[in-house]
Amino acid sequence: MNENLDPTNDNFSPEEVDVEKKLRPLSFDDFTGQDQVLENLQIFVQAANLRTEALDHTLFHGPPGLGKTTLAHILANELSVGIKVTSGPVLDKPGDLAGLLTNLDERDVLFIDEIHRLSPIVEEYLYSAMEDYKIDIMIETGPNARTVQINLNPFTLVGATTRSGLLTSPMRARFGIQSRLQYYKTDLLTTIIQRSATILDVPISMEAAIEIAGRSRGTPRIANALLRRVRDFAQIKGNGSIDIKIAKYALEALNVDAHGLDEMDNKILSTIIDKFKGGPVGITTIATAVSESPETIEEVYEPFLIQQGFIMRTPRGREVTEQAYKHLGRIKGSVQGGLF
Ligand SMILES: Nc1ncnc2c1ncn2[C@@H]1O[C@H](COP(=O)(O)OP(=O)(O)OP(=O)(O)O)[C@@H](O)[C@H]1O
Ligand SMILES: [Mg+2]
Repeated sequence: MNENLDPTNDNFSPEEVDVEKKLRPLSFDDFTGQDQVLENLQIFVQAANLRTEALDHTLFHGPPGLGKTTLAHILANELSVGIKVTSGPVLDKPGDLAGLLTNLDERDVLFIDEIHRLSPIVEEYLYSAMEDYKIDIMIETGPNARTVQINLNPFTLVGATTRSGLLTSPMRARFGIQSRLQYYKTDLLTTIIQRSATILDVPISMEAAIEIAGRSRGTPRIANALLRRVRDFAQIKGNGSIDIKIAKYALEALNVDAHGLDEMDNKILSTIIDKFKGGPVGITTIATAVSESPETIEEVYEPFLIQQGFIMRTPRGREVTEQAYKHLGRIKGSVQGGLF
């Protein structure tokens, strides 16, 4: 798959980042899908607003591009509070965290992306902040060094992670609300594409929206990225509006897989077929064969492959389905390129 469409690729150009912002839903009403998650959040937010209390600390987990960052901002909007944004790898000293925490107004949201990547010291420091809204800070150095305790305004920590398996259990236990985001069905992605097309002011036919949606790997970020690329084709090669013909032509030219599978998805499937006769094979073995960590395979890639019916989990490991053979144009039982 084209690397600009890779959900794990952060190298968006400034123009793309701008468009991303425009397309990002700002309220619960704007947000499509994840009904169960949304219904619950709406109740918790209403209750917190009613009591004018800070919302409980909230954790969003799930694969890239499904709306975790979007929901963090929506929460702040719906609570009518401010939001400060940071991420696990950036916060490397407790001092940085202290600076952020002491600047939070009452009920504000502190959003920490990639929260599984906090250093252990920073994480520990966060515990008392989350639990009692208190932190210890060190003042002066040398022989006069001492710590003083500071009270913080009640706040909501919103954490996001694609790798919830890497969160420590004390960290996880401090989140009163935990939501897992799921891949989006084609009809929901179709709605999202239609909404985005309206914002981008490009006419799109229903059929074309469905076609793009079906190739978006269940992921709104990919759906929006494909829509923007197809729009380019429509403007240069067509008359500016997106119909099924130009959509198919563009998706073909972009080399987008019929199911929206990306390179790693396809590599996982072909590896199981070619090297392990279709399985069953253990996740660690697959991971080694494709040079990826078992956790990433399990949390980022596998859920989509299972949801789409390409892989099955069996007690003896992972097995590919008939559909995977068909997708890759292989015939079950034949050896192909597997003589390594
Ligand atoms: N439910 C939705 N409805 C409409 N658009 C959505 C929805 N979810 C996500 N998007 C769009 O997809 C883009 C990616 O979403 P977001 O940045 O929230 O994903 P994420 O889960 O934080 O991903 P990552 O794990 O890579 O940080 C957003 O810019 C937004 O425009
Ligand atoms: Mg994000």
